[in-house]
Amino acid sequence: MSEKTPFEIARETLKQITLRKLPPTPVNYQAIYHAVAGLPQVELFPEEHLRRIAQALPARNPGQEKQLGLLDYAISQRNWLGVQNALLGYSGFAVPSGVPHPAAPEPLSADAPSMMPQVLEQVARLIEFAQPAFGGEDTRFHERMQQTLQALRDPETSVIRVRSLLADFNHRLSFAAEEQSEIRLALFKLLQLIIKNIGELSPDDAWLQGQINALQAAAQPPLTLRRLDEVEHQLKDVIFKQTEAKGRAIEAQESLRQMLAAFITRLSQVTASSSDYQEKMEDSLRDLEQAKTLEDIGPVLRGLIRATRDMRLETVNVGEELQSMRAQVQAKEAELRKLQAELERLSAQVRHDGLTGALNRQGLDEAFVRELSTVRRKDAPLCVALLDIDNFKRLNDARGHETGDVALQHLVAVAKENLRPQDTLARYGGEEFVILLPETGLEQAMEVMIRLQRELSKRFFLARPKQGVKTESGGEVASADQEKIFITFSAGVAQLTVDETAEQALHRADQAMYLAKRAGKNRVVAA
Ligand SMILES: Nc1nc2c(ncn2[C@@H]2O[C@H](COP(=O)(O)OP(=O)(O)OP(=O)(O)O)[C@@H](O)[C@H]2O)c(=O)[nH]1
Repeated sequence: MSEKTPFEIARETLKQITLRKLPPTPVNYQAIYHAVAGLPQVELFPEEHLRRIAQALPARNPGQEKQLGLLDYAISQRNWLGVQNALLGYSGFAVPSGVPHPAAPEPLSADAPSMMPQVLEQVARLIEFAQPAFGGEDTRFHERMQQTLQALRDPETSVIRVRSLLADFNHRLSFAAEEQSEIRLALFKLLQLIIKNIGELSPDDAWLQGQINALQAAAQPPLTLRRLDEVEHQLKDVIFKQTEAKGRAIEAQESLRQMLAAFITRLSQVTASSSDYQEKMEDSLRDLEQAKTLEDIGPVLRGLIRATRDMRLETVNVGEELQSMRAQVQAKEAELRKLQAELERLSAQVRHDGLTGALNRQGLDEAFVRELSTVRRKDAPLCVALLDIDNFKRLNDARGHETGDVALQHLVAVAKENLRPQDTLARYGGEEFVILLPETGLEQAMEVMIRLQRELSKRFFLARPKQGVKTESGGEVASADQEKIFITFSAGVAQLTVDETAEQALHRADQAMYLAKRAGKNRVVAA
């Protein structure tokens, strides 16, 4: 195993991809990553298996011959969609180009019945091989895939049924494949962006952190186009602004450095001239001691007076110069402080809350705009829920702030497990969270929130009581000094009306949440 850190492995991987001029596809990224990390290679595209299948297929007519050629080419290109199309074309089903449709397939050739079971088995195996390439997010697609596999392997299934299932599956597959290729494209763009900017990232942790956090958030499954798009958008923004601000900071630092260098030179000049002066004084003293007449003293005195005047002039000049330098240094320092503050502000633009990993306020604003425009375009409902943890202050006081933080993370973890990938979870304030539920009516949204409450009432986390404080929670004792903590929340849910703004809906949800608190907490109220 490599002793490199994950960050070093990722950086080396990106470097290798660039050096070897490989297309930065997920397949290449994974292969290089595994090689750099010293991990065993995982085969993403079962080329060998597919080749064996292709070789086993007979070419009984020119059409099949052509399709087998296409299949061969698609395998060499590692192109799933090409493989699917060639195979379906081969088995006698029309392969639509562009937008697919379950068109009526051409009749099977006369010898179809005899070769049907083998071909169907090959198709079934191909579908199975292809399965991992389509991820597990689309449950309906997977259900349909299982149904098709079952039918392909059932000798009782009629040809008509197989045809119709395959045509339907083909239709769905083309969408799934298209989505996968879009995901890959988005990943590719994201990688490009990182590669381009990685050299410019500051080693300063605060800068780097925001970007790495966003990437980590994006790398969490399920990988959706929406999430990737979000991260790409934000990273571009932050990187652009940081690079700009950083450029200015470097300039300011450079001029500060130059001024300090000039200052030191000047200081050594002063030291040198004062030691010259010192030497002249000593020489004059020696000459004075040896002087025997007034004539001998005259030149010594004149030399002394000249040296003293030069020294005074030098001191005045240096004093003035140093004063102006000090003013310049102070101005530069102020500029640097301003730039630093700006950089910190820009780092904070990453749209995830550092403690819980949920979206932060800014992330929520952007998600709201996006969801609103999507549901309005689709004429679908959108619900917003605002939830607030009950008695959070008491928990903080009894267990300490750190336990309060763990409670916030616990809530987010449970919520994420229970919400759909298309739902948005954001930390709205201290212990307040907002959930956006697209394509969900009020009744359903209420059910989602109540289900989340039930789930929380079953799940606990462990905490120690704060020393010297008698705890108020009714938790059970789990070990000598740890207790099980359960949290509850009160929530308000509002469904957006046709002409309502996000703020107005949030306000209604907030008022409903307030009513839930007033009515005794641990409940959900519809706005
Ligand atoms: N641990 C922790 N506490 C926080 C954080 N943000 C805010 N808080 C605390 O959350 C508490 C909120 O208290 P209140 O607004 O009185 O709400 P509450 O105690 O939950 O009361 P109810 O809402 O009426 O149930 C305050 O004590 C804040 O200091 C955080 O990030 N971590």
